[in-house]
Amino acid sequence: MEDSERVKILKAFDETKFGVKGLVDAGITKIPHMFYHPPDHTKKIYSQLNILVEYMNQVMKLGTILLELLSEAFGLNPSYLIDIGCSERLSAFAHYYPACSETELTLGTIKHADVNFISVLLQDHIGGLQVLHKDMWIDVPPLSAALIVNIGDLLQQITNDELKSVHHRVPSNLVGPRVSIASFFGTLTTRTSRFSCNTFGPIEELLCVDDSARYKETSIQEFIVSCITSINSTSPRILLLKTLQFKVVFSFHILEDPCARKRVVESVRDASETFGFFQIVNHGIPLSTLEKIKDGVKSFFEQDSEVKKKFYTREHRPFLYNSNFNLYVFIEPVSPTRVN
Ligand SMILES: O=C(O)CCC(=O)C(=O)O
Ligand SMILES: [Fe+2]
Repeated sequence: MEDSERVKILKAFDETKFGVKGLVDAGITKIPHMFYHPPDHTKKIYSQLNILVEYMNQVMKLGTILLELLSEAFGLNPSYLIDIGCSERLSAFAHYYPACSETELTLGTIKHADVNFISVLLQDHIGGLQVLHKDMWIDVPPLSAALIVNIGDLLQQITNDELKSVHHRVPSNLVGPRVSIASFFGTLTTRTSRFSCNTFGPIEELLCVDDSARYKETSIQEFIVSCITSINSTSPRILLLKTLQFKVVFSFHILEDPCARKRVVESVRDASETFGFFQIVNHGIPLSTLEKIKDGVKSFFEQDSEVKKKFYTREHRPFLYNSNFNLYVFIEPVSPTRVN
């Protein structure tokens, strides 16, 4: 009922001077519309948010281990990447891709590389993520209970191109809806950041006479600005579409064993150098948590638009809802801070 309509009815009721008792005496058996209390949808949203927070806490633990393994992969102290701020900030995007009947006209997510250190991505059983490898778009097959780890532009920069950030995209699909949750590890861009004065350039320990720094030192703000200034090129670099069943399978239980850990570190480095991404299973996040978060995201998007509207904004908020983050600009993050 419109608010103005409701006020009119309430007024008429008030003017009868009978009160609620008068209505009961008149024999009403149902609560009149004018007394309906709007349902509290925010409760549902907060329970969906709690699920997200629970998931992100677990992703934070996983990311910490991955950053340790990646530090070790370069012979650095295991806490090196964490100590320079790579896990200071964990943010997440939950995506909902409706089924699309005109797949040739649009993309779900355009080609991009993530502007951060690493991302942990959960895609549902529908799949659809593709990564660019040697000018070929490769399907990343949905593996039940697996998480995908992407190397981001900042990790490419600080490893002086030893690791490659991976370009990826999600074509639109006849089948849907598809949901995915991408969690990004980075540093805060605010002044409250412990690392706000830090700049990120190639790690000195990784440089040698034959390999000088390919990037200049940049603050996190400069890095982000430079990444969003280049316009997405539409030139198709796609030669072939093929599927590559590529995964690093490891169990965190075995990381206690130094030999097994060394093998895992080697395969993480190998995958990160060659492909810029890998899938992991046995990552320690229970299947039930993965199912809960996918269901939570789906039910968030599928609830009433009026409820979601309250969270719709393009401003920075701890929790917000909107359409494509790049709705107005087609961006293609590159690494423009390169010096050569
Ligand atoms: O939905 C996906 O699988 C990819 C999402 C993504 O690449 C991103 O959020 O950066
Ligand atoms: Fe991405």
